[in-house]
Amino acid sequence: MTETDGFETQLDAYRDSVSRPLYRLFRAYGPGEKWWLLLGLVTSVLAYGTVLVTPIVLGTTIDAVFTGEGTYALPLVPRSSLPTDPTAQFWLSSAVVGAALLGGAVLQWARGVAMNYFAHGVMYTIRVDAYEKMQRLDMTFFDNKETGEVMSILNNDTNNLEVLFDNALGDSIRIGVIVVGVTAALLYTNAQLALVTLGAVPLLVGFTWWFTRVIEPRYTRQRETIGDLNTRIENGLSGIELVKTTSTEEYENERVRGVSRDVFDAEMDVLKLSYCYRPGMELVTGAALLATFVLGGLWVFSGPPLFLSGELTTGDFVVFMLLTQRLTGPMAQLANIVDWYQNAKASGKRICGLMDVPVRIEDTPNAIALDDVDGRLEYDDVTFGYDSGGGDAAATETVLDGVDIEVQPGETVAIVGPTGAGKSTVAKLLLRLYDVSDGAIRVDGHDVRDVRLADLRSSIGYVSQDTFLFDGTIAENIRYGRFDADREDVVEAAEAAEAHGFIQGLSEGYDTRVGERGVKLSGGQRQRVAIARTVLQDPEILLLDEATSAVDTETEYLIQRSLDRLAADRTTLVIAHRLSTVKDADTIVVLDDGRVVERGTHEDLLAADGLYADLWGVQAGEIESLPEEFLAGASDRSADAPR
Ligand SMILES: Nc1ncnc2c1ncn2[C@@H]1O[C@H](COP(=O)(O)OP(=O)(O)OP(=O)(O)O)[C@@H](O)[C@H]1O
Repeated sequence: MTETDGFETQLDAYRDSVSRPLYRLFRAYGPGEKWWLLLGLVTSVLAYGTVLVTPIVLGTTIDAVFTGEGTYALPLVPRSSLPTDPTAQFWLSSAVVGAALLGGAVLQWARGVAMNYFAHGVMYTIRVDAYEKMQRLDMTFFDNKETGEVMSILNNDTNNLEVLFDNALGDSIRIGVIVVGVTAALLYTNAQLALVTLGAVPLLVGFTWWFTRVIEPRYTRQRETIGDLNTRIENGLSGIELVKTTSTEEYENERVRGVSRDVFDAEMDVLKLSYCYRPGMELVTGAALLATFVLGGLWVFSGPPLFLSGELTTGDFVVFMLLTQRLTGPMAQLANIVDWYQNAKASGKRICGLMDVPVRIEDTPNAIALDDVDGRLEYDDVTFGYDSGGGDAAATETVLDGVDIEVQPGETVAIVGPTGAGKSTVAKLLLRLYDVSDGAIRVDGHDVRDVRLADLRSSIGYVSQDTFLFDGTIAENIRYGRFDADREDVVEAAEAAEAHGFIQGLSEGYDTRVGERGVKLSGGQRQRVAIARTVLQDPEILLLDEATSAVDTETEYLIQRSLDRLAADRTTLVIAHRLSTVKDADTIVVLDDGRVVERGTHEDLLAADGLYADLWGVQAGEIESLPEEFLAGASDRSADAPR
């Protein structure tokens, strides 16, 4: 397996099955900005139409005023209204060319503004929609390490669309207008010479068609490698403390170097081909210009060469050369458009791929509102296994097997057991971070899958072992989720969580910034801020997952005191390693390898002399008196733990 194979995820499968991504995005998001698009299109056509004015006016003026080979005529203007005096014709032509240049500049500005409003408006909505979609995805999606990939879609890929919706769309219109206008003008001026000039067009189209076919997979690969690089960098940054403490900087550098090298190779693959395409297009269009110059020049000098017949005036020849030049530039730019289009298509596929990942955990159409929660919890024969994200159900290992737990309103039930037994999984299923594979979890008699997700989650206060704080002030973190709470409520919650004391000791009190993920606070302080947040939330059900892990005994005592106060009149499900913290629970459920092996009060379980009594023995330091089988089992369990 190569480094990047490790990132193969469910997102890739959805991306690969996307068809016509740009059309789809345009259909979905274009109408919202349709007036800008319309204004952009109209001003584009007019702006690029002015480009044709100069050569045509100059050509007719040379023939009528200087060489006398033709009559003075301006397109779309009746002859009778044009002056007959050559000096007047000369000044009128100059004025028309000047007006066309000025009008062209103003129209170009209007075109740029309108097209950018369109492009950025579409990108804004796509980015916001993609972010909202990402928030609705279930935890399985995030477990499969797709953060960097998703960031790359939200940033790089959406930005890539700008080039398509602004530059590529604008240039396509320009090329369309110029090609149609110039072709008509050339055919009108001299159809025979026009065929020589336009002979390059089928060659250019064929060459472009070949290019689009060979470059597409290279662009897809390029975008994938950028996603991989983002994922790798994101991982390295989140784990920076581990990297430093294990002195693995060089190892991490090497990994980033490897993925960067993939990006480099993928980009070079694209560029090598682009650089062969561009000069190829320029060669063909240059050859058409040269052929027009040689044949047209000979024609003016010494009459029609080769198969050509009739007359070519100097003015017509000048018109031809000026128009052909106007034609060859944009035709060679087809290369850019194809390039932008392919690049944007690869990005569009990734955006649509994200949009297509199904939201598996969401409200059912008739979801029940949970008002006045009593807090009765029931795990009824719950079986569950984590989805590996590869879509292979057979590869899913059972983590919980037929688990039954009941908690009456106001009761405290503790879940204990060896590491990897499935305790945290029990908590996550209640919050519907995942859905059970079999059986049901009920709150007040309602299956959690039938109630409104927001109601369910706001009725549960979850304090987990790894507390997350946002970069912001302490007050903002406590208020998170109850944004209407005032300062008094915040302070009251902090007091109840035994956090007020340490907060006051900080340089800026409640306005102290906690740093990213709360790094500027100690583990125990972070934990108490999280508890204050839960106090403020005032939930009917408390879910404490090793809330006192990683703190010293004194802090544990403080936290425990605040938790006991919080739990006093609420349904509480508490997961604990330190059995001393839960020995007063109404019921203790002992899990082992995903099954409930014992349940009862602390005294009952000690009397039963089973796994709980053994675990208690370990924590009381009575290792010598433990049965051999338990010690052997413990070492097996910790070997098995990270599945
Ligand atoms: N997101 C996940 N994806 C896949 N497997 C997981 C995931 N989370 C946990 N597991 C696996 O599920 C099993 C139960 O994990 P869980 O965290 O519920 O155990 P636990 O009893 O809380 O352990 P500990 O006491 O060490 O926290 C473990 O084997 C673990 O490897």
